[in-house]
Amino acid sequence: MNSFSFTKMHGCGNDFIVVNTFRETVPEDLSALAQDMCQRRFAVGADQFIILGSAESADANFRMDILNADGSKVEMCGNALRCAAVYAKREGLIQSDELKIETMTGISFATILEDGNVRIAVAVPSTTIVDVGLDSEHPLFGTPLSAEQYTFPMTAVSVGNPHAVTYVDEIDLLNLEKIGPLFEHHEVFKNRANIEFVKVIDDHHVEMRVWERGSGETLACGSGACAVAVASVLHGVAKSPMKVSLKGGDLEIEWEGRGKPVYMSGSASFVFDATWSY
Ligand SMILES: N[C@H](CCC[C@H](N)C(=O)O)C(=O)O
Repeated sequence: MNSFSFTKMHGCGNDFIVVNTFRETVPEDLSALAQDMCQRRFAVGADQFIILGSAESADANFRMDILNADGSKVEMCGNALRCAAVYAKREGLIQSDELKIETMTGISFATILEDGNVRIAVAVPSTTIVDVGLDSEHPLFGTPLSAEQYTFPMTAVSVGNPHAVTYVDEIDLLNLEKIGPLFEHHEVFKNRANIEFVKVIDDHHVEMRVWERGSGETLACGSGACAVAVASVLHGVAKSPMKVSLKGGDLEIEWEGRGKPVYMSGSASFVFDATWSY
């Protein structure tokens, strides 16, 4: 029998299985492994499966690869970036509180703050057709999108991975199990999309629920919170710095506007260390 050690972590209740391949050897079929281990109740249970290993770029401290619970690959993950930073510090992969993490989308700068929270320069956001992966002649910018009996004005934002943001008066009563998949798989999104439902609280505070591509409704999505903040600034419904309240906690997002990176600050928590045998 083979086995490897892993660590369970979460950022605002968005939970991860973290594997350190500097030390551990994992089976080759990562997609199957992610699906097995992420299953709720039958296995460890997690929203995403995170693999840390050597970076391709000499500039980065290490690389982070991400898979959703359904085994699909993810370009980037905001909450996991924060977790990877504190994990790397605990494991001695880095000595400093400033680090650079490589993902499929490039290098993200992270700073471990004095209170243990982590601030990340997530990405320079984009709303273009190409970056968001739209099968459309026009960007989605408050554009009504319909699926079955539902119509929502959607704004598509990429922060490395694709998001679609919509504003609603009431988020608590939305049936995301029904609505989420319809828009995640909407034909306009060539690579599917994460879908965010947002209620504006005041100028510097919004509340959101997220239906994540490949993972379903999660308690938080860092890249989603960044996409929401960007859409909210662009639509003029809220301003930076912005508190984004998610089911599992709050994130603080800063964005100065087009061409600038979006910054996210929030917590990163250890849950347990364990061994997976197969
Ligand atoms: N939870 C993650 C994002 C995972 C996004 C994933 N579901 C996708 O397919 O893009 C976050 O904190 O940013």
